[in-house]
Amino acid sequence: MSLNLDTLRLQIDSLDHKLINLLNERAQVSLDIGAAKREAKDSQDEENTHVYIPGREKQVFEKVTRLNPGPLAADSLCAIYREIMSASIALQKDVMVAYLGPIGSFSHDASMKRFGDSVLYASQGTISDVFEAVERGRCQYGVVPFENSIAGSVVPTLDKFIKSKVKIRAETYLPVHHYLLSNSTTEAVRRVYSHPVALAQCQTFLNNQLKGIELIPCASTSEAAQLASKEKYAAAICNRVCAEIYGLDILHADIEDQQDNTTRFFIISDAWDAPTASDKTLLMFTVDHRLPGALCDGLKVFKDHSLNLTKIDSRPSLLRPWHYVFFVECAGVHGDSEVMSNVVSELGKFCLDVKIVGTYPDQRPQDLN
Ligand SMILES: O=C(O)C(=O)C[C@]1(C(=O)O)C=C[C@@H](O)C=C1
Repeated sequence: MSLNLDTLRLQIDSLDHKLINLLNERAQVSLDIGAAKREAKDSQDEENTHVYIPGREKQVFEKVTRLNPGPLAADSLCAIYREIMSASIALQKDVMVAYLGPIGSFSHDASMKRFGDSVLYASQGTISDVFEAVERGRCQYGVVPFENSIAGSVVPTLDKFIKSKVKIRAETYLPVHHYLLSNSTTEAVRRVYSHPVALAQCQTFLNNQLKGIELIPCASTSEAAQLASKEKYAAAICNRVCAEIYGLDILHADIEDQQDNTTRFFIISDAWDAPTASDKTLLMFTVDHRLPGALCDGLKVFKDHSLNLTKIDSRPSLLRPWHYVFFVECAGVHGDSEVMSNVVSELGKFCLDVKIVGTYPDQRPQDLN
């Protein structure tokens, strides 16, 4: 059979026609969903007042992956659906997402991959500003880095959770590859700008290639790129996209200590969502170090309820010296469940300030499970 370009393009035209009509039919249903959510809001059904429903999006992505007969790659189809649902969100409501900027940061990347092109974004100077934008209602959602697979927890985010009322609504994992960008050569570089967590991920490279060079911590990796672009002998460790955005050359690629380097981000908001088939919950509580075995007793509560812990960390409470706030994340349980309400009340018998920080669909990539 001979392939005629004109005939094939006519086929594509006809399919596009059908696709456009189908996409608009879907968009109309989304508008109806928006109206149903507003009705639910009037009847005080808190769970249904949000436009962004992470559990439903997870279901849609799983469904399109399952139904995909090919030849489209699953990732390509999911990227298309990301934009379909982004447009769907924008039809229902103007949504503003706060992220740690300026553009080109890994937080920006994570936000775009989570919310797509059709929502509005508000760049913030610090992680604390992202929390504030959500707390004050200037943005419905915020994206904050929580932990990195090499460098560990992002301390400013943990500390903000201690003070803030915002809730975690979703999680997302971003593979992170670092680049050394500069307008200079590696030999001439005198200082390197980056976020402290990013510097911690590139220790081997820095020791081998730039030993003794001044390292300057910045509020974000993209701010580092911005600063480096204004100096003659400076470089930045940041995302590849910053090369184009800030007009810098790539000196070295993939300089992170481990190639499977991943950062987990939280999507924060004023409320979490309804249970899904597989949720995780992050709790916070304070223990008094003078009570022997207090932490052990706290952790036993989770064991007694057969809960699998996926993360544990602590920070000074700042109320009194040697009082610690513990963060414990458990899998397979939603924050509104009876199990969780029993855990909270049992912890409350010997721990202070027990609080559920958030509950969200489990988005761990398959290979991390
Ligand atoms: O199901 C909903 O609640 C919708 O608003 C629809 C929809 C979609 O387009 O499929 C859009 C946004 C949500 O985050 C999840 C799903």
